[in-house]
Parts: sequence; C-alpha cells; structure tokens
Amino acid sequence: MSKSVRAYALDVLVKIGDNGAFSHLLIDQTLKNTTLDIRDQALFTELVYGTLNRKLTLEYDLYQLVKKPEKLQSWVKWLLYLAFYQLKYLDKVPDHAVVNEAVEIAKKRGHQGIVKLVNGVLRQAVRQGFTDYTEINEPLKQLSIKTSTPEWLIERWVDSYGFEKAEKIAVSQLVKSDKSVRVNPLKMTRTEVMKQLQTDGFDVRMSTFSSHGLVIEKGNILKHPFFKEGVITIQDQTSMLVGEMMAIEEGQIILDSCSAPGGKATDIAERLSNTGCVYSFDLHEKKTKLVKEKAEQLGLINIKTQGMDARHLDEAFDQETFDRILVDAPCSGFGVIRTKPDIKYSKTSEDVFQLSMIQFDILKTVMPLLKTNGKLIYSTCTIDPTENEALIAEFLSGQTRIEVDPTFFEELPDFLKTSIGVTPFGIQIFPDDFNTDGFFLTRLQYKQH
Ligand SMILES: C[S@@+](CC[C@H](N)C(=O)[O-])C[C@H]1O[C@@H](n2cnc3c(N)ncnc32)[C@H](O)[C@@H]1O
Repeated sequence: MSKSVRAYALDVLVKIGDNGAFSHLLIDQTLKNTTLDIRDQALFTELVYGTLNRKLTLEYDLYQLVKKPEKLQSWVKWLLYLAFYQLKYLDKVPDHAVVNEAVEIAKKRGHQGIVKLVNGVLRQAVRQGFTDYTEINEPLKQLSIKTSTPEWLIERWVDSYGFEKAEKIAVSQLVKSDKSVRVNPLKMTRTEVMKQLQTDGFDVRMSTFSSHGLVIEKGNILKHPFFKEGVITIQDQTSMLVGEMMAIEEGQIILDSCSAPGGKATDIAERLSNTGCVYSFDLHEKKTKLVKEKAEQLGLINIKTQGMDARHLDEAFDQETFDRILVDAPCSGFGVIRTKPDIKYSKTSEDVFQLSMIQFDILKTVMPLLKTNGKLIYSTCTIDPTENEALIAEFLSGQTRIEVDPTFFEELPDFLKTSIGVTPFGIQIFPDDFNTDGFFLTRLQYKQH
C-alpha cells in the first residue's frame, strides 16, 4: 500500500521537530518527491503547517491527556499532535477516521504498547474534548498557550504594543493571509490579467497596496499558466509596497543589497521596464541563482547578481553611485510566522539583537553609496521595534545629513496614512491590520537644502 498523506506529514513534522529543519524547504522537497495528487498535496501542506503552527497548544493538550508525556518518543508525540490538530481544527475529516489513521501509522512504526496508547489517548480526547485554557490564570501564559506563541515573544509584543494588540498579532498568525500576485507590466496590464483570471474562474480584486498587485480570493492560482509565462509572481502585498514606494524612474541605477530570492529585485527591474540596472547582491552566492532564474522567467535583462556580504559593498562601488538603494534586511521574520511557523520557536531575543547589529552595519555601509538626490528604502518582514523604528532612530541619531524622507508618508496609499503603525521613523504594518505579512518600511535621503 502506498504511503498515506498523514504518514508523509508525520515524517516531515518529526524532522522539523528533531532537527529544526526549515519547514517550507522540507515541505517543497517532499511535494517534489511524492506522487500525492493535488488534493492530498493541499492536505499535506495544511497538516504540516497547521500542526507546527499550533505546537505549544497541542503540547499543552497532550499534558492534559497523558500522565508522563516527556517519556514518549518524539514521533509518538508528533503523531498525537497531528491527530489533535485534525480533531480540533479541521472539520473535513470525521473523528473516527482521524483516530483510525493515527492507529494505523502507530502499528507500522511502533510496538503494541504504543498502538494501545495512541488509540486510548485519541478516544479519550474525542470523548471528553479539549480544554479552553481558561484554567491558566496567568494572562501571558494563557495567551502563549492559546496562540502557540512562546511566552518571551508574547511578552516582547506586550511591552511594545500592549496586551490587546499582542493578542491580535498572535491570533492573526494562526490564520492564512490573503494570497496575492504581482503582475509583470512588461507582459500584460493588471486589468487584462484580472479579466483573464476572472474568466478562468478566479475571484480576484485589485490590491490597494500596489498598482501591480492582485488579491486572489478564490482559486488555486499556483496552477495557472500565467506563472510559467512570466506574467505573474506570487508576492505578499506588503512586499509589493516596497517597489511602489521607491519612486523608480526608467534608466536608474539601483542597488538591492540583500536580494535573494529576488521578489523585490524583479519588481524593481519590471518597474524600470528593462532599462537601467539593478545590482542584486546576497550574502549567499547560491541564493543569487534564484534571482537569476526569476529574472529569466519574467523576461528581465537589467539585473546583475552576485554573492557578497552587503557590509563590504563599499569596497565594490564608489560613493554616490546609486539613484536608489534597497536594504530589505535579514531579520527575525516575526511578520511571516504564518507561512514559516518554525520562526517563532527557533528565534531568540539574542537573535533579534544580533540581527539589529547586522542591519545597522549594512545601513552604515551602503548609505554613502547613494547619490545626494537618491533615496534609500529600508524594510523588514518583522514587527520588532529593535529591528525597525528604533533601529532607524538610532541610525539617524549618529548622522547629521540624513533624514526620513518626509514625502514618503505623503506618498503612502491613503488607507495606510492613518494606520496605527505610522511612526516618525517609518511605517509598521502588523499582520492583523490587513491580513498581510507583518512588515516595516521607511525611506531615507540626504537632507535637501
Ligand atoms: C528578507 S531576505 C531578502 C528578500 C528579497 N529582498 C526578496 O524580496 O526576495 C534577506 C536576505 O538577506 C540575505 N543576507 C543576510 N545577511 C546578509 C549580508 N550580510 N549581506 C547581504 N545579504 C545578506 C539573506 O541571505 C536573505 O536572502
């Protein structure tokens, strides 16, 4: 008998759990190497992401149902989490089928004692249901368990934004964000693409973040031929806002200092209409191949890629070389937890601090490479002030000639101008605000006399 979708999901979860492997990479690899049909592929992805995203909650549930859970082998725990996840959050599969499937997997992987335990625990869970966590008296801990977010991270969000906002952020990271695509204007207009997609049965609306963006409300867009033809690229709306806010003009010379896998570099190159040049760098030479491949697929000939540490770019370029610079910095990624749930378990406050040092150094190195009338865009997909507005505040405090470009705020889309995330140092978009990634964005320039 061929391996079941749940057995595949369990293998991946055990690997992620034991080795801290990156969830999205492992998932992609498994999907490539299996013969699961499209429906099972979707279920597999949902099971892995869903179970991983709810790990702390499911672990708490396990402690309510099993006497000494710490004694269980790792795969048995993950098998139970996987089954709990389906019982609690998926209504597609009947409870008895969830229990039976888990028991079948236990039979294949373990001895009779484990089979009995899995069967017993799951039947008990079905009978008595799961706790609602109100018995946890400590509010931070309760929120941590309810939303499966480590307590230190909840505490950090509460310190920065208050309890109510922290709760909204944590809850939003459990819900899927809106799917969006960017239209390549070198191939078709946004209206043309929207009409074609609607004809093909998709529910689509225009993005308010970007003039090149479409939000896909219904339909499996990944299968559409527009991808292969280079007409559309998957991109979150907040990432598209970067290209939108760069005030790009044809012929410009633009530096993208941290560019892989190339989502924003290709957006910039499209906006240049294949004129000028995008110098696209990344610390990891291997990852720059992804930028090249993406550029080729989109028919772009104005991107040059190379592996290099952005903290040494001043050795490769003269001062005042670039019209625009993008620093889409390496960051903690707390704004993209729903697509990479392993982030919330693997990152630490020390990582946040270390990353902020790298971000600062990159900014310090590339700022002098900007022309006096140029603009530098700094962005991250995180929601931590240390890497965002506080970092920019600190950077500016050591500089006399640089400022946040005041026209940046005027040029934001109207609905963002009044957003709660607007600060003097840039705009913080939270994942619960518009059902997008959490994202920070600002634009710096030399003071104009
Ligand atoms: C947020 S991602 C960039 C995403 C990319 N801009 C896009 O839109 O597809 C940050 C990138 O910075 C790279 N990176 C990390 N440290 C770096 C450094 N010191 N210099 C240059 N790139 C670095 C990482 O490899 C990663 O690809």
